[in-house]
Amino acid sequence: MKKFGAAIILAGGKSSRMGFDKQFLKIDEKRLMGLVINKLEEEFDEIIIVTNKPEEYNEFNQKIRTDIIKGMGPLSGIHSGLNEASSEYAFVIACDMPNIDIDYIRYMKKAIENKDIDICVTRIRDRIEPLHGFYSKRIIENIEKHLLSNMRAINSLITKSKTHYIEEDEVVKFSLNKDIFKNLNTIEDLDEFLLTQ
Ligand SMILES: Nc1nc2c(ncn2[C@@H]2O[C@H](COP(=O)(O)OP(=O)(O)OP(=O)(O)O)[C@@H](O)[C@H]2O)c(=O)[nH]1
Ligand SMILES: [Mg+2]
Repeated sequence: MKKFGAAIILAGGKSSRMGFDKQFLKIDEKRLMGLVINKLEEEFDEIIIVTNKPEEYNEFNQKIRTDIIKGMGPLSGIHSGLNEASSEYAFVIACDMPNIDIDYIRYMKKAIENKDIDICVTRIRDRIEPLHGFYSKRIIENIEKHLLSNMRAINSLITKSKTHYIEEDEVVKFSLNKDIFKNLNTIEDLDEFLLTQ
């Protein structure tokens, strides 16, 4: 099996803070999801979108999937996406992150290519960024156990797994004037983002 190649976009959330479904978010008339896909296609040959509205993706060439274990948040999406992935690791990202930096994703890949780890995420001081990282197919069963015992927190899975952390001093070398991990949760986030464009 290839080590890398798959990327998973999580798009099955409730968008309760935004008030409209974030998977249809538009920036300058363009669908953010489209921009995310185009960016990821520079680096990955398999894009898996895990959505709660598969019928809205008829015109897409990517793999469209739904959660297998439903109602448990982003970890459900990671679970479903990993099941589908045809490489050992899949890169996981949320559908509301406009500042993708392919060079940083490549850096993360390099950091783990010769390691035997389950997960690779960034840690900035005490904050972990779980929705921008690499996850191995070998943790599918662990995720299943987690979800079936009603645990939805990704961070607890991360602390229990063999995780490689990229630390702040490494990530600051990338995207100096953009927050790679910015995600748009509210209308205020969106307005603020548009102002900085
Ligand atoms: N597949 C899948 N993705 C999810 C699920 N819950 C959240 N996500 C995705 O995970 C990412 C981060 O989630 P949030 O920013 O909390 O999004 P959200 O849950 O839609 O929004 P809020 O209701 O405001 O918390 C987004 O890309 C969501 O679409 C889920 O149950 N299944
Ligand atoms: Mg969010």
